[in-house]
Amino acid sequence: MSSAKLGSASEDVSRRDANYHPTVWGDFFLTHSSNFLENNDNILEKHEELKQEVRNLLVVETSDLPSKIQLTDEIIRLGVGYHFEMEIKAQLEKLHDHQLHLNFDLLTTSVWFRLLRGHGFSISSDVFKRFKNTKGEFETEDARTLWCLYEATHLRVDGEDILEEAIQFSRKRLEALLPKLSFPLSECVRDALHIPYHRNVQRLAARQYIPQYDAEQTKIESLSLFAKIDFNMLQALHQSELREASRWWKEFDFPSKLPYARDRIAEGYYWMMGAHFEPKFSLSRKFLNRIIGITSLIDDTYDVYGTLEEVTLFTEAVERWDIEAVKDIPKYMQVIYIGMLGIFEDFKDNLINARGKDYCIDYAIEVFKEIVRSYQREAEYFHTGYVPSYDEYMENSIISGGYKMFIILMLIGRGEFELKQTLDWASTIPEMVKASSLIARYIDDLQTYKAEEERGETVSAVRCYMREYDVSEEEACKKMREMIEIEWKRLNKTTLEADEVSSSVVIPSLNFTRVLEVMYDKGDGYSDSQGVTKDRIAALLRHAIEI
Ligand SMILES: CC(C)=CCC/C(C)=C/CC/C(C)=C/COP(=O)(O)OP(=O)(O)O
Repeated sequence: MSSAKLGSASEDVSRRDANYHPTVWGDFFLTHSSNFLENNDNILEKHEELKQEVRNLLVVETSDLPSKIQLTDEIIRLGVGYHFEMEIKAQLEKLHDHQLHLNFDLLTTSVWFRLLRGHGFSISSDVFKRFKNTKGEFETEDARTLWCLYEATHLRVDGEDILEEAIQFSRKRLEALLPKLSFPLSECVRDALHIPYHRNVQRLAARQYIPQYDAEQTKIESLSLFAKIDFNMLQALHQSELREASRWWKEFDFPSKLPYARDRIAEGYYWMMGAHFEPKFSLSRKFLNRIIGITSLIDDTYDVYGTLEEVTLFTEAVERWDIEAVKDIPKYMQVIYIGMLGIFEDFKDNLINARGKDYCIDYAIEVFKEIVRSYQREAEYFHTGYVPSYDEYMENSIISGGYKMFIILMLIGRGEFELKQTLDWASTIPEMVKASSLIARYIDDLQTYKAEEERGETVSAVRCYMREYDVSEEEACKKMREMIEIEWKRLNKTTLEADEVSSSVVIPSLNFTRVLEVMYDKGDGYSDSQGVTKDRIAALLRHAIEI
């Protein structure tokens, strides 16, 4: 505990301090801009020419289906699939013939299965049955085949025992083979064992795969070059978005006005770019980047700095949603309140009304109010010493985890759907949204409960589970990890069963879950962004790929 003094916050109150490190980026993204386009003459023409070449390769009729499957997968993994959405869909429809696989080997079957399931086509895992020997076991020593099989298993749903066996088998064999492999396969396998493709953030997966593909003897030159150029062009757009967000952050001067809070505008941008990277979602990313920034400030105010009286005043002001309410909250919080109202005003004018979907703003505001209520509840647990049951804790923390809110805001931001029904459906926290929210909460709590305990909090999924089921800390953590796997299978199942109303929720639910997997893979990479998070942000947003 420290006795920090801030603005007109009561000076004799003992306050906590999470000791978050300052931004690792300083003003870097305020000014940084790529000169890729300026330094490469005729690059736009080259990009267009290569795009056409890749499109031709993709659509050309061939009887060599394994090569076509491989090519389609490579285009997607290299991060350029968004240019060919229609063509890829048409290819996958042709490939969605249940008898087709009978002549494929295990490698092609695995890629085919992952591609189709990954795009919502129904394919039975029975297609793997014929690769078992008479003893009922898988047998292959080919590392590339094992890698593809391992990647495919991550699309499994509950009850698919054959894929449970396949994952154990392929992981064990790959771990044993890894030291003997050479680049690039060694890196593909290492990356997959760390974070499988299905659970990885697409931009990051593309950034990892581009140099690996480039080193393959079988690469298609034009595809490899197209992927590199496209990555750098997209990076320039992402940098300009982050520059704009950094200016907004700086203008409000949040870091010096709220020194107790995490100064993480670049990390927030990385989070939102991980969820949707395509140029057409630029406005949505800008909006969501500001939302994550302000949410993070509010979370730290409730979790760390504010007194119960102060945060209660803030919650009441959020319920009123009126600039007049700013006089009724402590001075140091006013910048957050003003920033928050401003984001929604901007969003309403530029994104919602411009599309003629005025009704969306009410959903956006309601879901934001809901997360603040859940933060209030957590502050009450802490300040009153109340210990909720496991179920009560989870009910609230599904909301405080933020994924219901971000999924709904991303749906609005993407603006692709016509149906008000989709927002109503997502608002009820259906299984798809719940699975994503639960994975987020389990992963977050597993990585942060110890740090939170050091600043006096005793309520987390791990502790509530231990208390409720009278198990050790180790057992509770093991249980959380098992539940993450269960919820991934549920997420896969619900996304496969998506219908007209729920299909637009698939990408937000999957992609946000993927960001969590990556952001928290080696600890809390958001709060402590000095290590691998910094490297990943640099790879995606700072360094261009060499052509
Ligand atoms: C589950 C999860 C991390 C969701 C992230 C989406 C979200 C609301 C991001 C805003 C920044 C933030 C509060 C990160 C988590 O911090 P924290 O670990 O202090 O969050 P907590 O107070 O909810 O545990």
